[in-house]
Amino acid sequence: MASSTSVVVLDRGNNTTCTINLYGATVVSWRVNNQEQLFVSKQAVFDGRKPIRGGIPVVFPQFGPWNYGPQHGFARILRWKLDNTQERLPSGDIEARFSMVDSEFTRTMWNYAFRLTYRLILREKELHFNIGVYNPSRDITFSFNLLLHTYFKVPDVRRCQINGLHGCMFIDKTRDGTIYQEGRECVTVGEWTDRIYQNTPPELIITNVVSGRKMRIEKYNFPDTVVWNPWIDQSKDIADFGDDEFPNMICVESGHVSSPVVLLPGTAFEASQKLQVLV
Ligand SMILES: O=P(O)(O)OC[C@H]1O[C@@H](O)[C@H](O)[C@@H](O)[C@@H]1O
Repeated sequence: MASSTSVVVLDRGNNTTCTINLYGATVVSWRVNNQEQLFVSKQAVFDGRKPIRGGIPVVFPQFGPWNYGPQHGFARILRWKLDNTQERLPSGDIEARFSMVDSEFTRTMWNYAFRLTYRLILREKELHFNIGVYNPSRDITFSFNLLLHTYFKVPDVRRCQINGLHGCMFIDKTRDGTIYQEGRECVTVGEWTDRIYQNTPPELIITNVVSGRKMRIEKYNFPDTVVWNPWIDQSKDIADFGDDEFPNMICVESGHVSSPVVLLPGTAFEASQKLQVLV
């Protein structure tokens, strides 16, 4: 099991850093000029017994409850390997690469050989993510969900607007999975919200994140965007989340979850996300 000391810190200078816990390859901090951009609960558990509540856990190979293993799969509860010590690119940006392959343990839940690769690049005001899934089998096809469960830190979620979701269909998990179409130009959150927006555009913008700034999300091969905030009542049922923390986070998660990715033998799937603090 990973402990809290199993962290990798990318340092770009100017107090711009990114910290990754090898447990789940969870990004647990992203500071831009010393300002934290990600929410991590005060009650988050770092002893390897639970997924880390906050930051950016990786959801794979299942999104949501699962008959064969834990909710949101196993990638967020296993230790990943650091493939290179961090490298400074000619641009001054810092790159790190992580990976995970199948094990006896993953095969008890999901009996496939696989290789996950995760590449992070820390830029001046951006964090880039590239994630790959490879199927090394000669003859077996598998299917999976993949999602970056990003918790943004915000001063007050009620003042955030998400731009870009107008007209998208969404599955409302707070209403037994009923499907609706988003009619609002800007999506706001003022109650328990748990929605899978489908076929969302490659760019979304969240307003009023840290310091009243805007956060731009650019994504590739992630057709879905999950928007989640547990609000008052649901927060009480989450042991590793404070009752008073819901105003300070918004999850806007890029993923491939409303339909599975089907991966043929010997092929790979790649998806990416870029987060950018707009100034
Ligand atoms: O408590 P977990 O397993 O980290 O999940 C948190 C939330 O994650 C979201 O992505 C799901 O849409 C929600 O349904 C879920 O409650």
